[in-house]
Amino acid sequence: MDDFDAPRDETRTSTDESTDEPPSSPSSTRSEIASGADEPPVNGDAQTIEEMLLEFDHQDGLIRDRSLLDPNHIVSEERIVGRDRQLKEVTKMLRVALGDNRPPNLFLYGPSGTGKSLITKAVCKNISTICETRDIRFGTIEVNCQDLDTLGVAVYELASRAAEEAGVEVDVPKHGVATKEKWDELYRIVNENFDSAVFVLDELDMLVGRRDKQEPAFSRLLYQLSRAGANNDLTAHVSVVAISNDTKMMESVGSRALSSFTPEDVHFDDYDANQLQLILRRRRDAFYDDVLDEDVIPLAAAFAAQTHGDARKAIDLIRVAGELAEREGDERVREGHVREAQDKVEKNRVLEVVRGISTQKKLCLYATAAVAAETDDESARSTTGYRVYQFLTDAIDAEQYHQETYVNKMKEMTTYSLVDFERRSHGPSSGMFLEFQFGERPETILETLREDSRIDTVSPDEVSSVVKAQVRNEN
Ligand SMILES: Nc1ncnc2c1ncn2[C@@H]1O[C@H](COP(=O)(O)OP(=O)(O)OP(=O)(O)O)[C@@H](O)[C@H]1O
Repeated sequence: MDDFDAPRDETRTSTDESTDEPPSSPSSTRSEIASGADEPPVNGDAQTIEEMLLEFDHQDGLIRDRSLLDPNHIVSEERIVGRDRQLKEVTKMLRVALGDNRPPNLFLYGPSGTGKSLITKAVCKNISTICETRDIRFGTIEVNCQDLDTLGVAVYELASRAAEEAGVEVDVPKHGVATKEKWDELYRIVNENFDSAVFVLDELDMLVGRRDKQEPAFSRLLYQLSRAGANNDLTAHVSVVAISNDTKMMESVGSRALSSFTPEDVHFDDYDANQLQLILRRRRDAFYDDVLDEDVIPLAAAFAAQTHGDARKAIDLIRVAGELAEREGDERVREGHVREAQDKVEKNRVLEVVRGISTQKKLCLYATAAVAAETDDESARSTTGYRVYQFLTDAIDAEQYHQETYVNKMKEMTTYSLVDFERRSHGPSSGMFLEFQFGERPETILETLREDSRIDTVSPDEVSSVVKAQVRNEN
């Protein structure tokens, strides 16, 4: 190993020396207890908690800089790969903030983990640095809309992010006041503290809001924010960057919002395995030198490319592989750790999604994944999936939806990037169906869903034979 050898060897020595037992060492504590007349004999091999903690403390690590493996960390420009066009476009549009003009609004769209947030944050960070030298008060007000359920909550979140960026307090309560008051507070904070500000609304399509409203909450938010600039509620120069995985999000934006928001579109496409390898290679210094086996990066990149070229997944894979190797006390990160990590990362992602969905949605997903698991190209037709869904609901005596509702439930699942669909037809004279493609291995989805005790009562073999019969019928 390189120049990092020294400190790591030093730690090793100090661990070894600890067995020389200074009076207060954990071992002496243990022997003192063991020699106590009334105490039961202590297992000679057992370690005290303190010993185990100290051992962990001194254990050689493999990861040198965890921040490079943190998805929220804004990496420096030299580490950004394959996004020259998007960097140029976003920079060109937002640099207007450096002068005395309002930058245009932007809509950044593409699959998850393709660099939308990274590019936005990197450009805003650079603008902010230049603005400091020019005495322009520039702010980046960023919210992730994933967990915001109503417009009121979203506006409060924007106000508190603006306050945080400006280093001031929010002067309105989170609950129990009208949304109008939260808007006014947001305007006050922005107007008093910034000359120019960019609102970054990440995963905006997730801000659906109350179902009783005709227009989704994200559409109302875009309308109000872009109107506020035009009618002087916001005196600072404000631009809105809307980010979404859903390429069709703008179709659900109402016409009045669309006419005031009018964004410039920037598309982000999937990475291929080579780009993912490059992204990982430019972060290999996250690990100590020479601790990554040669095939670790290509394998992690290949796994991530298999789903949809998601850089977050590629980075997660090498981080989890490194952590597994560290936990096992291995001196290197090996191919086997990446395979183990792949299993873990996939399960976590699926778990995250399925944890929050209703039993009915789980049944729809289970039926469809069971079909995909039996087909060569891991796809499932909605017609076949529905028949398996009917079998499942009968088997556990659950309410049974019509096929149209089953299809709608599955379509809703596309927002989590777990599944995608295409409209297909059996032929010119027969009906249409949807073909579902999974973003993760269908087997992982099935395994995770079986953790639900109701679903687990149905035998997987039985489901598999029903699916086989249905797939045979469809051909
Ligand atoms: N071109 C790239 N070069 C280097 N790292 C990248 C690149 N694209 C993405 N990453 C890294 O991948 C991770 C995910 O990226 P980012 O959050 O920008 O994706 P995203 O498209 O915004 O995803 P989501 O839609 O899920 O929010 C981050 O750690 C980011 O640093």
